[in-house]
Amino acid sequence: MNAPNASGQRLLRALDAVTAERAEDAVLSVRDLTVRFRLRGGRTVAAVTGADFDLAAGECLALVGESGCGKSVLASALLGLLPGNAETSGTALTDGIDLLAADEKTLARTVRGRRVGLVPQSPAAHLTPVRTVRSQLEETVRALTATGRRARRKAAEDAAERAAFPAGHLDRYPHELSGGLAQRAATALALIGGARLLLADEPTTGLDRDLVDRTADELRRHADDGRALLLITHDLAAAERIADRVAVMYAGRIVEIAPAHRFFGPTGPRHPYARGLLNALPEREFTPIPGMPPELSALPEGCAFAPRCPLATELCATRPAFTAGLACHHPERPRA
Ligand SMILES: Nc1ncnc2c1ncn2[C@@H]1O[C@H](COP(=O)(O)OP(=O)(O)OP(=O)(O)O)[C@@H](O)[C@H]1O
Repeated sequence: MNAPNASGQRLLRALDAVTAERAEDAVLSVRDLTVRFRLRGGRTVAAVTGADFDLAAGECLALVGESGCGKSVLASALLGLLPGNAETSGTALTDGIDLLAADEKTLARTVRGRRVGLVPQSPAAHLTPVRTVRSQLEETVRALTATGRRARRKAAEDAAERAAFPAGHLDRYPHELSGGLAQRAATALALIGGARLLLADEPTTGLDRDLVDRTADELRRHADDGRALLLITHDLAAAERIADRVAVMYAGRIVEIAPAHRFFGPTGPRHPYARGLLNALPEREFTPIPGMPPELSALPEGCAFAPRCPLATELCATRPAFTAGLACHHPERPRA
């Protein structure tokens, strides 16, 4: 890519200033987050590479991308829940704690549930099948706060109410709940500790469209209440409904971060992969991106999207830096 001219450099400096301002009031500030899995035989899976983003209170950032691009691994890294063969580097700061460097005791006592709440991918699997919703909520209250029995009961009921879980269903077992109510029960568990950061990992998977919309709207409400929400999803319609910004991941890297109104609006995203994702939607052009993503254990030196990219040139044999929200040598011009 040509070096930016003077006005381009001014724009980049202005964007850097905005980023710095964001970093200061960020609930989560991620820099150069990298996760490698070591496999037998010395192979390495580059699951996440160099992720950089900030997330402010009241903001929803949707992390989107095809299956296997590293979204869930990124979320697991933030919760300290990676398996033993994972190696992480970089920083992920929330409330002065580096989630990547914190030991298990700190994560268990001060992070999970208290600073970071997880809305899981599969609420039915997340809930204990042999206990009622009320008893699971009360147990979580007990684990997070040293309150007496009555206060526990009240805190559990308050969390259920915040998650729009009906009080009349609190004494039910998970198998007696619909998919939507199981999702709300799991969200109530995530809200109990008053965490400022919510990670929602594919919270709408397996739900019908109505329920997707309702679940997404409820998550948005928690952001509007002042929480920072990282929504991990392959569901672009859910992202369009509630996100303020969209981060697109490809082969373990964030390739574009854009305001949602620009991403989904007439201007559109600038990275050819992000455009391809949108154009693949049935309600748009319904044209799939040709080819397949690369193996994360055998990534090319240059841009990982180049073999599938209609705009690729020899320049793309060199990896594009992530600058001003974009990693591409040939970003598409905004549509007029
Ligand atoms: N323990 C592990 N050892 C080796 N590779 C792993 C391990 N866990 C995950 N991976 C690999 O890391 C990559 C990223 O996986 P991840 O689950 O984050 O993708 P994703 O974008 O969340 O996909 P999906 O939308 O299907 O959930 C995949 O190639 C996966 O096979």
